[in-house]
Amino acid sequence: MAADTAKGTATQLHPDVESVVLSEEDIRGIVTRMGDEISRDYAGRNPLVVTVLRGAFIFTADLLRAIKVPCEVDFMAVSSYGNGVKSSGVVRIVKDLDTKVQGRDVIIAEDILDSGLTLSYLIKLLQARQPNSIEVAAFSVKDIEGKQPAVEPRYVGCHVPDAFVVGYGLDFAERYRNLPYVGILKPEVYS
Ligand SMILES: O=P(O)(O)OC[C@H]1O[C@H](OP(=O)(O)OP(=O)(O)O)[C@H](O)[C@@H]1O
Ligand code: HPA
Repeated sequence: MAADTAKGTATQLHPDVESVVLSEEDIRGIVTRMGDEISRDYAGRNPLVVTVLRGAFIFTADLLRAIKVPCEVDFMAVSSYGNGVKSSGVVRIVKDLDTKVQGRDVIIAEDILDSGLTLSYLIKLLQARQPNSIEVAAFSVKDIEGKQPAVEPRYVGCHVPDAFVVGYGLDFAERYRNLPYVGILKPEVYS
């Protein structure tokens, strides 16, 4: 089955993927819109885009090219999921920023907001470094019934269903990050 037939270039669906949530074309539209919103809001400000590795690296690479105002980027690596599909409940900093955050307009770029644990932790951590402002650009937010997200991102790309999704940077056990679309992983792959 094809994951994306836009422009007639069909991408083969990975056999471990149950269904496609966002095609390559959907993703392009989402990131362009987010870039436009950020460009409008940050005109004349030179924001520092903080990427949360590893998952957000592909989203950030696209987002930066969609931002039309001067901006900088730095990388932080944190981990909360270990190798599984459930948050460990503990966020670990694996790599800190090299850039000083004090006085900067920070935009945290995240691939997915699920439990919100990672973003809540990061916002607190970066807030303590006294930025001028701090906002979140989340490519995707997982809709969990009966649960309000712990963090309200200023920029939201899309909402994804309450299932384990992979692709466009999102992994399971470090696999599937390279899929150009976002899809739901077949439960038998991780159970
Ligand atoms: O809202 P939460 O429940 O905290 O989940 C979101 C976080 O989980 C994933 O990271 P992970 O810890 O798997 O590391 P990775 O980015 O290296 O894949 C994802 O990339 C987000 O950073
Ligand atoms: O659904 C997900 N997929 C991949 N990584 C994740 N981290 C939190 N939720 C997810």
